[in-house]
Amino acid sequence: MQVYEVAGLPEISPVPQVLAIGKFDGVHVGHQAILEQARHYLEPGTQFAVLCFEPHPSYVLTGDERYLKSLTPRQEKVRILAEYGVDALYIVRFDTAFASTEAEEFVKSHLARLHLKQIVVGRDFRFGRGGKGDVDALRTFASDIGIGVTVVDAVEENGAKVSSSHIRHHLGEGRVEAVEALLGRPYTITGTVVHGDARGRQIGFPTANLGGTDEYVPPKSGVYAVTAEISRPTGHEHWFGVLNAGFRPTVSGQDFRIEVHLLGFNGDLYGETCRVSFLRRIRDERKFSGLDELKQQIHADCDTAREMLGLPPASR
Ligand SMILES: Cc1cc2nc3c(=O)[nH]c(=O)nc-3n(C[C@H](O)[C@H](O)[C@H](O)COP(=O)(O)O)c2cc1C
Ligand SMILES: Nc1ncnc2c1ncn2[C@@H]1O[C@H](COP(=O)(O)OP(=O)(O)O)[C@@H](O)[C@H]1O
Repeated sequence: MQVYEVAGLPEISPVPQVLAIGKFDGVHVGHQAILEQARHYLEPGTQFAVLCFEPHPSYVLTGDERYLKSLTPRQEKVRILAEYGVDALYIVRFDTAFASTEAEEFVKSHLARLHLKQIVVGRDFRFGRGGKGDVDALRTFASDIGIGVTVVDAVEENGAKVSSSHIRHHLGEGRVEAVEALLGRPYTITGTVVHGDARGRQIGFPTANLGGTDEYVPPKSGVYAVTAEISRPTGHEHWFGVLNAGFRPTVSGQDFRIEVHLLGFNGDLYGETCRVSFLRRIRDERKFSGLDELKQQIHADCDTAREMLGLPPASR
């Protein structure tokens, strides 16, 4: 997949394209419905393209810092869209200048350069200065330049429209199974294994600390059963694990950390890429009286995780 960062007008595309437009924060089941519709319009010789915006428009327009964090920061979005068979990702720089582009100008000056056969958007898509353009305006302006528009209805789950903000809310409550249902896959965070305080080995539970994860919406503090994919130059490995997300009150931790103990693994992971997928929530994070009590609890967490994941009990 080609990734194009667009500041101002995009490059003229020599290749005809079918384009899905949206924020795609999370690439959730609603976004997936848009991608599936777009796929129907592909013909030999046409490209499958997605156009999204960075930073999150809500951050730029409201200053709400929660939108500095994403369910799918760029690397995650790129990986997932590539898995969907997307050929080209246009990441439009959403700054105050871009936000003042009139709706008609966005279609007739910007989108017109992309050699589009069809545009596919969700029903609530808004665009142009002040969010004035809606799907009807998009249809009108696009038809003026000979482009068809397909509007996809919102996907509902339990009677409610699937939305990124709903998924963010579930994550903040630790409801990772609900998140999985709305994403159509478990919530994943990818990081690089960095050094911690080397206390894990001391208590018999080494934990790989994930660095470079600040752009992700954090899950509620607590302990989770996860799978982990370790990417090494030699290939990928998959492990089950127990993960702690939080401030580690027992050891008076100062910063929010995400750390994972891989069940049955022994070896060096520093500097490796580790992607964790949140499958079940085990419990809240607690302040224990000391490391012995914490160690006992982590033993119990490993047993709980094995049970939740359908693994045989550990042999001790
Ligand atoms: C499964 C698991 C559960 C944990 N639960 C807690 C907890 O409830 N409270 C806490 O203070 N720390 C908890 N921790 C974090 C430990 O305090 C931390 O892993 C330990 O201090 C080692 O840190 P280090 O990697 O910096 O050496 C947990 C860690 C794991 C792996
Ligand atoms: N089963 C395991 N799960 C996670 N990390 C492990 C495991 N076995 C060995 N390690 C290694 O040990 C490191 C964690 O040990 P730990 O004592 O917690 O140190 P740190 O505080 O630097 O994280 C990991 O980064 C990894 O390289």
